[in-house]
Amino acid sequence: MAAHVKVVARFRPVDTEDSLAVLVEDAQTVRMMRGAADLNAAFTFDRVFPMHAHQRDVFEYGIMDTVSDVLRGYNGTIFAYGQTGSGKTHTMMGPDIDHEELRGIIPRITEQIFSNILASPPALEYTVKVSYMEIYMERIRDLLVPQHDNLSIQQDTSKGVHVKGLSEYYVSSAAEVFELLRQGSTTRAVSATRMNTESSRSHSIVLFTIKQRNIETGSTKTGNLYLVDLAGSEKVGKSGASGQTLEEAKKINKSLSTLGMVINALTDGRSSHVPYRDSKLTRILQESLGGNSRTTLLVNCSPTAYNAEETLSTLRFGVRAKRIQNNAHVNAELSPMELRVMLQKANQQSAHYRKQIDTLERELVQWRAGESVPQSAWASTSVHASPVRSPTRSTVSLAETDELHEQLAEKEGIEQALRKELGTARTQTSEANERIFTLETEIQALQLHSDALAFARDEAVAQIEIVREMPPPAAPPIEREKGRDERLEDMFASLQLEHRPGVDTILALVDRLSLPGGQLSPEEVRMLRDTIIQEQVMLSEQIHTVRIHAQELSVLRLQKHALSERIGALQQRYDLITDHIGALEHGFRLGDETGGQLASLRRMLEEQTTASQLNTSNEVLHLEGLLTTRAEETVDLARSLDDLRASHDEQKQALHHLRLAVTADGTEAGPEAMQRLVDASELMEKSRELVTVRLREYERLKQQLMQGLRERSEKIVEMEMAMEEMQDQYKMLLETLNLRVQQRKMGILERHLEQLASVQRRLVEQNSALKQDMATADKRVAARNERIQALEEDLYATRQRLKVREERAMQDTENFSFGRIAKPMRGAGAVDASELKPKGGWFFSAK
Ligand SMILES: Nc1ncnc2c1ncn2[C@@H]1O[C@H](COP(=O)(O)OP(=O)(O)OP(=O)(O)O)[C@@H](O)[C@H]1O
Repeated sequence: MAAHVKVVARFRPVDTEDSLAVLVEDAQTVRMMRGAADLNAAFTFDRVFPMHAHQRDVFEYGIMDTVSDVLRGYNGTIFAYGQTGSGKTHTMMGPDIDHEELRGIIPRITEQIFSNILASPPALEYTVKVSYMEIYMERIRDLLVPQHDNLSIQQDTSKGVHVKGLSEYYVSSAAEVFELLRQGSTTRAVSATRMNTESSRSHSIVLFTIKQRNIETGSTKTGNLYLVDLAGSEKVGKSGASGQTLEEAKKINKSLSTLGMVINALTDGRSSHVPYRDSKLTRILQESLGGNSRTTLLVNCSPTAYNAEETLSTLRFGVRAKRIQNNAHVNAELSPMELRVMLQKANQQSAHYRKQIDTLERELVQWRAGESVPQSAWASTSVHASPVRSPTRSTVSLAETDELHEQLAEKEGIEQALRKELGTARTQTSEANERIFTLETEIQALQLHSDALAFARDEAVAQIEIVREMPPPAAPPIEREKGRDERLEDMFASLQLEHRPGVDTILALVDRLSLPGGQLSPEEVRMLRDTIIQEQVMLSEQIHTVRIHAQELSVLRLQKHALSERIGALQQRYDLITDHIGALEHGFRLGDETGGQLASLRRMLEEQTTASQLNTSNEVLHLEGLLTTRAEETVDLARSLDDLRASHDEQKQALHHLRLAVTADGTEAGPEAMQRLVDASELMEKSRELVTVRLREYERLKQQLMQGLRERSEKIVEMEMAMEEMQDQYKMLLETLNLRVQQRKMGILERHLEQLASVQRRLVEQNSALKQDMATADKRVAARNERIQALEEDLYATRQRLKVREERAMQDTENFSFGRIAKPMRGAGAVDASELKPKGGWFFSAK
């Protein structure tokens, strides 16, 4: 319901009307007549009360409707504005509450509230609360609990703008209200000034909070009524204030000037910002000025010319305030059914909140203790609650509902603070856990690298040891050739025949016998005989040698067989090496270059092996042929030896005949002797020829045998050297392979070392970053701990203050025999309000 602020002007009476500066032209118009610059200025208000207007008239016109509205659930505000001594307190409170005519608005309002309640339908149940405060030097003081001398203003969804901690007293009669007002009036700050020794220099505010509940429908309505007696609005110089009182006046003027600025902002149509927050007064009256309230402004003025300027200012203030448009509406609450449903929800949510708060507190204790709570065990921070504040019973009273509202609001505040703090702790811990996890992962990777490098290092050391323990490399080819020649020389030296002089001697002697008249002396015959014996011995030796050669042939066959087996073993080993190279190629994933080298090495090995196999096969074939040839030659040699042996026998027989023909002394020379000699000579001739033939044949065979032996020896030596060379090549190949593998491993080791160094650098950098983060986290934790400690100290201090306040409240309760317990009142129907008038006039008599 949109409505302008109702403005009522009232002029206080004066002793003499000679110096009046204003003229009340009619019930709504007043004109300045003298004493001010703006003469003849007319001001129109909703109502203008002249000097001798009655208190009842002022109340009935300007106030009564507002009280009715508040009882119907609207907010209402009535405030008196004017210079000191202009009659604000007279109008608001009145000089005598017992006096039917003199009592002011507040007593009349009080009586009307209760009379209206009693006259209301019985289905309506009311509770009335009263608060009383003053704003002095921009400090809010609870006049009913004087210890509450610096209260703060807060705003929330349930109570709107309100003074936190302001005491509220449940009242059920006008007398109780008057008793509270009297209690508050004793604590008001009063400072004497030249203009009015009883002037109040503070803003006093009486607050009625009236709640109406229809017990049949369950609907509730709440109306707040602010009754404000402002401090004097006169100029500082005129009030005569100085020193400390000057500061007071400035602060008083600050609230009033802010009030003027608020009204200007609300009425000039240009301002986008209304400075409600610039003073405590305007902050409290925020809803009264341009908000949800039905507001009446009483401008109190002095009609004298002496106060003309202040009067003119006051009237202008009233004119501006009149343009303020409020938008009042009934503060209705939910029906019982809705409330019941919400109460059940609230109960469930309350239980849930309690449980969740306990969980959060337990988790917070763990976080504070530096412990880590796994994310799966985190308490849920989701909020599903709606602001419902009601008790559990279906027939709940308004007072109980209010208390539950407050409890839930307080719990919500605690829970929100806990949630916020817990969220911060969780975030910080999650960040720290992520950093720790990252570092642990890198440390594990580094550990794996380190293990791999340690393994490679051990393997390299083992390879080095193997290489170190290897036999020295084979002799160079020149030395091998030299050894080959020496071995051949030795072999020929061992096979050198030394019977050549003997044969030559025999041949020479036989040649002499074959000459005509050739004869041999006994010495020559003896030498021939000895030579033949030596030759026989040598023949025996040659036969033995042939046998030895036969044995050697057997040995050669065995060697051939062993060589074949060795070739097979080498082939197997080559296959193993090939497989090993393949595994290395696969394991190390060699590059093209290394793969090419290994392929080349493999080809070389294969070629060498193939050539060696071919040579060996050829050699075996050649040896087999040689063996056959040698066997044949051996047979021929044996045959020659048999012939030689037969020739030798013949020679022996001829020598015997010759020995018979030649006597020892040379005297036997008869025909018979000569015939034997001729026979012997013939026999010798034949023997000589046979020996010559055999010797030549023997020589040929011997030459062939020597040649064969030489060739065989050469082959054997070459085979041995080939074998050794193959062994050397095999060793070199192994060395080469080991060297390749070692080089490959060294390369891998170097790469691993580079990676390790890189990772170590990163680790060092991350370690330093982690240290910085840890330092920052420590600072945060320290700051958080300090904050927690401060909060705990604040909580402790708050509890102590609460305890003190409760004690004081208990004292105050003891002082007031009422106020802390809701006293629901019900209407009695059409009751004559006149019957409910208070009987006593104690208020102002006590003052
Ligand atoms: N309408 C009136 N009829 C009779 N006396 C009045 C009227 N208005 C004011 N007075 C008297 O004038 C004197 C000053 O009035 P009052 O204390 O109400 O002024 P005030 O504006 O409240 O001053 P302050 O700002 O200091 O509180 C009082 O003695 C009061 O009785």
